[in-house]
Amino acid sequence: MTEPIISATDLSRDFVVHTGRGLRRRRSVTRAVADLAFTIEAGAAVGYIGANGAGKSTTIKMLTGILVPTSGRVRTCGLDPHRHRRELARRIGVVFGQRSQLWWDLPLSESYRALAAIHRLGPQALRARRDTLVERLDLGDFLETPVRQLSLGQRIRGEIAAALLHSPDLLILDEPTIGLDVLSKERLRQFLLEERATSDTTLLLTTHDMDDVQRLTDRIIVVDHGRMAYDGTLAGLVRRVGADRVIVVDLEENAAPLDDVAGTRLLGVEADGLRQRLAFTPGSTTAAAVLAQVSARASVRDLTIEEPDIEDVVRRLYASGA
Ligand SMILES: Nc1ncnc2c1ncn2[C@@H]1O[C@H](COP(=O)(O)OP(=O)(O)OP(=O)(O)O)[C@@H](O)[C@H]1O
Repeated sequence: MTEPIISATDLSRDFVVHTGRGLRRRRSVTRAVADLAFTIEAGAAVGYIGANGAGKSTTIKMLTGILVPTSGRVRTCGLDPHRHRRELARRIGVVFGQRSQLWWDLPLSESYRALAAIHRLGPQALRARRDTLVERLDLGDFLETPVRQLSLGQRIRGEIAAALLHSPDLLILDEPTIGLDVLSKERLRQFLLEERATSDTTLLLTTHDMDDVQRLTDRIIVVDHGRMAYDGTLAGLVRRVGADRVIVVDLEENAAPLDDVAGTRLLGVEADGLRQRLAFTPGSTTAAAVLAQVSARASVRDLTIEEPDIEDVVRRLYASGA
């Protein structure tokens, strides 16, 4: 069996915080990550989810060798991340949505040349890989513009190309779509899906965006106060916490409130009954069954399904004390 790309055993990290001065000086210890154990196999796409302060960034910093664990063990690409940071850097790509890894005053083209030297890519290998990424991420128009002049969306695409230039085995994205508009988010997701399909890169992603989770991952790990709260599929989690999906139906003609559709709760009626919103819990009924019942009462012109948002799902999981 091949070794997992990531394996964590009893992984913990404490931070010591000092407050006050002199005699009032106090020392307290925050356990940011507590006894985490998981493995991620090559080729997987995993969402690493949790509320603010749950311990996601701390975990990623340990996986990439930026931080040393207080106790426990972590291996990334078969290496001890802190001891073999340089070697690991050649095997992984990391993007922090809110922090740039590019040279601020240089254009992307020069950053890529510098990164190629760091990763010891020859000129031909650099050109081939760079050209592919420039084309697929549509970087051509601003390749020679200093990074500080780029829009957020342009910069993030530039960062992703930088992280993938050396064709890493593992791509770690920390909130990659944060602050992007809907169109830019979608383009980025499309690119990441294509990248995975063509290169088999393992993906680990932290996000607060349900669409990222749904589109890009096939497994999620949820942490709560540094501890593992869930490891499985998103659908399994939604079923477990009973988060509602919402069906919005647009009807051909005004209809009485649809308050007797089995397995649903009527959330609201708009436009004199032309638009109605019904919530249902996946597992107790299906969208198809709801639609069949609605269609028996009124003719449906259009239908959309709103998924529960990830914050809500995580809140429910925390509240259930899992
Ligand atoms: N350098 C540090 N010194 C002291 N405490 C820290 C440090 N870094 C993180 N923490 C604490 O550790 C806990 C976990 O923080 P972490 O940044 O890993 O959470 P997160 O899940 O990434 O949150 P967010 O979604 O807000 O980025 C928090 O209580 C945080 O305050």
